[in-house]
Amino acid sequence: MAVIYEKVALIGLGLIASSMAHAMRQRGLAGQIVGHAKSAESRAAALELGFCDAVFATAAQAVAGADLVVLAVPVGVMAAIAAEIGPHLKPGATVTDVGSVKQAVIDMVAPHMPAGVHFIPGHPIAGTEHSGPRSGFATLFDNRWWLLTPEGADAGAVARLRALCEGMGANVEEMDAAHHDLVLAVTSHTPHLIAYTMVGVADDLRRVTDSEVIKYSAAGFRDFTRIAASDPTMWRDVFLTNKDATLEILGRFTEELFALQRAIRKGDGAHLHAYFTRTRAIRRGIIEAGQDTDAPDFGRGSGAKLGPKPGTKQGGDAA
Ligand SMILES: NC(=O)c1ccc[n+]([C@@H]2O[C@H](COP(=O)([O-])OP(=O)(O)OC[C@H]3O[C@@H](n4cnc5c(N)ncnc54)[C@H](O)[C@@H]3O)[C@@H](O)[C@H]2O)c1
Ligand SMILES: O=C(O)C(=O)C[C@]1(C(=O)O)C=C[C@@H](O)C=C1
Repeated sequence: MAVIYEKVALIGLGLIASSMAHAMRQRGLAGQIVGHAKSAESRAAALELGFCDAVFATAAQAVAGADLVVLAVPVGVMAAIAAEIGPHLKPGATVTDVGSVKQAVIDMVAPHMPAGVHFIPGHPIAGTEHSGPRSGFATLFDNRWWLLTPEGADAGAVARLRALCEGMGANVEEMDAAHHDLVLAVTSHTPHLIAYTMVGVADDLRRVTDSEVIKYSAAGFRDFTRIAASDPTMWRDVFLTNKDATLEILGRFTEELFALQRAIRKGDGAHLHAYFTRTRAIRRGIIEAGQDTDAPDFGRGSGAKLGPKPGTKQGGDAA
């Protein structure tokens, strides 16, 4: 493939940034890739693994002369990074981010973007429970969605960023930020909170049953533990910045849960059966539509979730 951006600067060198770098390298999409991470260990890992050509101790140094800047840090750090890099951005450069929440990132970053710089927020709907520079792999974005919330950005700059995301294997969709945050509250944020809660409940119980909960856990609960192993900083920031949408979905979830609880208490089998029939049809609809994200060719099969992906390094979790 042809080079889309001559110089790309990655701010944050964790799972998403390192995966982008591997994908861009493998598919020849970037001329030069430079990076910045807070920790010297992460910067050293990026050089050792070869996914960055150069690393810098400050974000301001890293963005100098870059045609594309990718903010790949926890959402809560975006404002400080944007304030730091704003004065150092090349005129005409594109700045994007990969944050899991969009409206809060726009509010934090946009005020710091100088005129002539194209800010195009984005979010790859792809990830794992691992973090850090050693956790990335080139196929992370294959056949996954990459949502952009350009809202009035220059059409040419958006087309170029779209080409990069597609070059990395993703399917690109544009939507507005508020809609994004509501959809992701349903499909990603609230499910993570539920997984965290369920694992917490089991952990409390484990003390009573002396490790039986883990010993006899089946696939469903193991998937919960995988999700609940995700980075605490990232998820703290997601819930603090997508507060309204998450609380809205959590409220609806609680109402449904109470209805099911009541049906169990009253022995209302018809209610339970009708409910489970409806949810089963939804799952089958997802599979028929070819959107089963458990499918192995999406790079995160259910077996692979429990251990390292074949051919990938999973040593991660450094800052
Ligand atoms: N992990 C996922 O599944 C996933 C999926 C899609 C999007 N995202 C989003 O992508 C972003 C990055 O997530 P990740 O999974 O790559 O995280 P990660 O923990 O693997 O990497 C985060 C990186 O940010 C750096 N960092 C943290 N604070 C910093 C600071 N103050 N200054 C400079 N660097 C700093 C860390 O050193 C690390 O290199 C987050 O905003 C997250 O919401 C994550
Ligand atoms: O597979 C996982 O580990 C994920 O949870 C990835 C996941 C998701 O919820 O789908 C998590 C957060 C993101 O912002 C995007 C993707």
